[in-house]
Amino acid sequence: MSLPTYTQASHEEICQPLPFVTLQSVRVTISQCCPDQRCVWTYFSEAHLVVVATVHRPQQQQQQQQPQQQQQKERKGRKERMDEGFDWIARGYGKDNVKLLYVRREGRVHSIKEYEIKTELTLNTDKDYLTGDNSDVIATDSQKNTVYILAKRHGVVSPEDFALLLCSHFLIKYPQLTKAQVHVEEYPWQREVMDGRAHNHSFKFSPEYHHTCSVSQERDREPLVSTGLQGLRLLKTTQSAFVNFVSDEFRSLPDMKDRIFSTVITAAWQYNRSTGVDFGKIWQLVLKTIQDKFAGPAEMGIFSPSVQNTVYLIQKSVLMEVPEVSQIQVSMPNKHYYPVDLSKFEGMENIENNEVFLPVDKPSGNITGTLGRSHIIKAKL
Ligand SMILES: O=c1[nH]c(=O)c2[nH]c(=O)[nH]c2[nH]1
Repeated sequence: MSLPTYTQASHEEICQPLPFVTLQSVRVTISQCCPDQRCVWTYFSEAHLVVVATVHRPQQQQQQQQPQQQQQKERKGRKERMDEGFDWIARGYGKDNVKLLYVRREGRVHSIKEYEIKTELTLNTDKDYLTGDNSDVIATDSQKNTVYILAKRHGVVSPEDFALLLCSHFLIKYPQLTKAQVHVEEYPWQREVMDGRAHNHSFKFSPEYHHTCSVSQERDREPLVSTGLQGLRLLKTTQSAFVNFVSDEFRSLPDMKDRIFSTVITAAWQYNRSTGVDFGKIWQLVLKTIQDKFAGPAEMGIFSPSVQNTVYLIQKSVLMEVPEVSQIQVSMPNKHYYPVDLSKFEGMENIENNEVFLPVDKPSGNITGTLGRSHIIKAKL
């Protein structure tokens, strides 16, 4: 089978003789590859596979010898450093804030994705740091160029799919890498609606909240994908209380049976796999869960006895509804709105005030938690 490098083709067209390559698990190693073992596949989308490299076996054998020599050098270098009294805790280098707008044009209907991307690579050598030998360094400028070239070649579907594509590309193309990490911040563009109709090519910036994602992949390991939702500011005027907390000489806050509840939510969750996951759909589901557990039904809302309880209800619901999520962190600063004390003003001594509030930006409470699945946590103990 003769395959060009960097070809986009359908599963049926190229991998017909490989029954084990399914669209659910298409990240295959060289040994699992086509019968002549010449190509490496990576996941692109539900409908497509992408050849990210064409590898000939002799090259592969050469590459296997290289790491052994390299490892010996590494060990020697490490021993020298240890003798000097220090060692690396972490190292890596890459490009920050790589800005990308991708326009998908399907006839007259266009879609956009705007991202700010950070790449970080870790080499199996530290000779660049120690001696200034750059021979294994993939310049941060080349990392930036890779973002644009892969976007053009393979398109951009979601932050997670694009970050996974970049990580696997870096690891397959450069054998000197031990780890690739990609972080993506999505700009929140929404399609314009004109007279009730979705516009073909006009968008409005909706900065209420945004999507983030990080993929970290070590050589010969599954990529670790985590996704985030940031900046969702919410406020409700009732159905929130905070009572029966510790009462001692440090307490000045009264019991509040009916208070304003406002927060700026950050959520971050990790996936237990990286293929066959509809990342966009899950992101929308987490957003809806947060809104449901904070606001509740339109007429009556949902009662919150504390921010802590609301954090937990959101996390529990996501873990129950999305089996692909292994753990979720939610942070909810408590943006305080205190009733202004009007009783000191003449004639207002006995007037109840549940209308005029002082928004207090700082300090704010900070309530956070990470909830995981107990069988995984137990297994790690
Ligand atoms: O929901 C709350 N949890 C707290 O722990 C706390 N502490 C506080 O002063 N107000 C609140 N509200």
